[in-house]
Amino acid sequence: MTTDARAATGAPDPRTAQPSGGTRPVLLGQNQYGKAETRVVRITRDGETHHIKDLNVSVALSGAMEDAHYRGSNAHVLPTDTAKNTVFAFAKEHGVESAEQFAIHLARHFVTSQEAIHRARIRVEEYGWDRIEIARPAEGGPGTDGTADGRTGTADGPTGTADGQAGAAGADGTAPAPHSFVRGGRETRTTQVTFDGDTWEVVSGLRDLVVMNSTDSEFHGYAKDRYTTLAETYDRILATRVTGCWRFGWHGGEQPAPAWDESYQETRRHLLGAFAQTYSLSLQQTLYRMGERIIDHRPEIDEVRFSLPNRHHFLVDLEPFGLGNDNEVYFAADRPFGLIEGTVLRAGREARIPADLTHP
Ligand SMILES: O=c1[nH]c(=O)c2[nH]c(=O)[nH]c2[nH]1
Repeated sequence: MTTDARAATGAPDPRTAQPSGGTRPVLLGQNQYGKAETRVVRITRDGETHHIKDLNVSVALSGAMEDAHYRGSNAHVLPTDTAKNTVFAFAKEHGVESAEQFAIHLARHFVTSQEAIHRARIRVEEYGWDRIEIARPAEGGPGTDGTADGRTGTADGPTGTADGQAGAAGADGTAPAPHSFVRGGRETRTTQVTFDGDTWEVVSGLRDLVVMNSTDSEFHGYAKDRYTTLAETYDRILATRVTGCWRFGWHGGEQPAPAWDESYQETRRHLLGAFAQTYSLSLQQTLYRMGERIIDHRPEIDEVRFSLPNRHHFLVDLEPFGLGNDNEVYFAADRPFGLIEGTVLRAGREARIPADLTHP
């Protein structure tokens, strides 16, 4: 409605109406806004060889937003559309060295360039791509120009970023394709960076890392009541889909930032190592050992939190078919599932990872 039309009807002008907080006991509480899930793919071209970073970036900004909510004044509101554009522009201008570094650039930009924005929280999910292995062309044949330059390397793991150099032949006569990729395992690397103008907090992690031990797992000696029917077991499958977050001790200032990619790969390695090497009496115990191994080996990390669904595998009764089942055939139930969650902390540090962060 135009201003004149509104005046004619006597309707209040929303631009000058008083905030309800002025007359009623109603106040604005915590609020934030931004653009969620900007999908950005950054390709870096090194001749024929391309490198891919595939990110899902969510920006949440907060600060002096009372007028926006009470009065509809947008003077302090940097549009969410601008936040999206900034993600794309920064991918171009700064590249994507690591998920953490990219999030740090963005958080710093919003807090330092907009007076009204006092805090920025950037969440990044990174999807891995592996190079497709292709038959290596015959020596001197078509297609060897430029790419077969003798550099070695492979895509750097399931959530890696296809950063291996293409061109080196495997023993089976294949070589990583220079610019053809297949989505890595279903696991996703995650990070959340928060900056309030002074202090940084970085919580990185992963989700959907599916792991299984086909033995070395027992579960017995548990509390029982009249509804307990579970049979005690001394040999079972232990399988879970790991969602984990770890908080860095780094808060900015003079402290040098951790080497983000190396830290991620090593943390993931320790997590998997602890899962594989723990003789498990419960998933709770395995969770603790995974966190403990990370805290023991990665001094840059102060706190780890896991959410571990227990993917129950039940032995199938094959007796109706006249068959035995010596821990060979299982029914993999998808629901309901036990859900084991917990935080493992460096002594003397505060637990700060919110319980719901492992449930994005
Ligand atoms: O590792 C386990 N922890 C539990 O708490 C639990 N509860 C259950 O029924 N099975 C299991 N397994």
